[in-house]
Amino acid sequence: MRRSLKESFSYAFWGLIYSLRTQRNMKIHFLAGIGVLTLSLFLPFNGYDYLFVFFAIALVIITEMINTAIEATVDLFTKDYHRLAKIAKDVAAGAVLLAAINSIGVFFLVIIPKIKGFSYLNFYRIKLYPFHSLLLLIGLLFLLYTFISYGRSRGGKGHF
Ligand SMILES: Nc1ncnc2c1ncn2[C@@H]1O[C@H](COP(=O)(O)OP(=O)(O)OP(=O)(O)O)[C@@H](O)[C@H]1O
Repeated sequence: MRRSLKESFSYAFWGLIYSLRTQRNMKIHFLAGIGVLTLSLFLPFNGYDYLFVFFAIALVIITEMINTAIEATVDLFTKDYHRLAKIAKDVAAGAVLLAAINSIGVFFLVIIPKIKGFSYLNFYRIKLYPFHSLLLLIGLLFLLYTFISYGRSRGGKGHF
C-alpha cells in the first residue's frame, strides 16, 4: 500500500503518542527531557553541551520506543511463558537501562558543572549558537506538543 509522506509522518507520530500513553517510564523520560531542556536555556552551555544533552534525551526516548515495539511484538506472538520471549523483553529493557545510565552520566558530566553559572541572562546567549539553539527549541516544542497531544488523546480524540 502506497502512503503519502503526511500519512507516514502521522503514523510515526501516533506511535510516539502511543508509547507515551501506555509506558509509565516514557512519561518520566518526557518530563525529565522537558525539564532538562528548559533548564539548559539558562545555563552557560556551549555547542557541545547542547549536543550531549540532546543526544542523551533522544537515546532514552528512542530505546524506550523500541522496547515498547518489541514488547508488543512478543505479546502478539505469545502470552504464555517462553524463554525466548523473556530474552527479547529483557534485552530490550537492558537497552533502555543503558541509555538511562548514559543520560545520568551526561547529567553529572555536562549539566552539574554548569549549574553554578545559572542565570536568566544566559537565555540571550542562545543567539551565539543559532543552529544548536534552533534544534533545542524545536526539541522542546516537539516534546511539549507531544505531551499536549497526549493529554488530548486521553480525552478520546486520539487514534488509540
Ligand atoms: N511471554 C513471556 N515469557 C517469559 N517472560 C516474560 C513474558 N512476558 C514478560 N516476561 C518477563 O516479564 C518482564 C516484564 O514484562 P512485561 O511485558 O510486563 O514488561 P513491562 O513490565 O511492561 O516492561 P516495561 O516496564 O519496560 O514496560 C520481562 O522483562 C520478562 O522478563
